Amino acid sequence: MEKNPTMLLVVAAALTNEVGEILLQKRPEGRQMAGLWEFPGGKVESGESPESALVRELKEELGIDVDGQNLIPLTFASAQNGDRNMILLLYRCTRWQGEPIALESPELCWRTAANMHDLPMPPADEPLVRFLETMT
Ligand SMILES: Nc1nc2c([nH]c(=O)n2[C@@H]2O[C@H](COP(=O)(O)OP(=O)(O)OP(=O)(O)O)[C@@H](O)[C@H]2O)c(=O)[nH]1
Repeated sequence: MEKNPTMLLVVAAALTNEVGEILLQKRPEGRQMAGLWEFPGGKVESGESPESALVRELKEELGIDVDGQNLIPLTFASAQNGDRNMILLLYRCTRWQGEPIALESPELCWRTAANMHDLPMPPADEPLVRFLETMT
């Protein structure tokens, strides 16, 4: 990242249950893109691998324990985020320990990809949802 300080790396998870629904969380008030529904995750911090960042974010946001080996790379999005170029890496995860709880978000919901279109989501997520739809 040092060679390109304008690049923002974000990781997110498509946590998928037994019936193929994916967990989304609402962004809290007072934050950028408040009220939009997103895949749990966040920014990769300095010195972190993408997978360890996502394991950390899932613990912080949902209280679940995920083994990095159970994060399967799915697809990515490339979009402008403020004045930075964002790359968002999306992983599939079907195995975790604990029940997801909204620790940092006002609300969680489970949706199939086909049923995400009626939820307001960040623009960067649109191609991710379309990709997920092709997998169901
Ligand atoms: N987690 C997540 N972030 C997304 C998605 N789509 C998308 O554009 N983003 C953007 O990616 C960035 C993620 O940063 P964040 O604010 O959630 O990161 P963070 O948890 O590390 O928070 P912090 O910066 O307050 O420490 C935000 O600008 C967010 O709007 C998504 O589906 N999931």
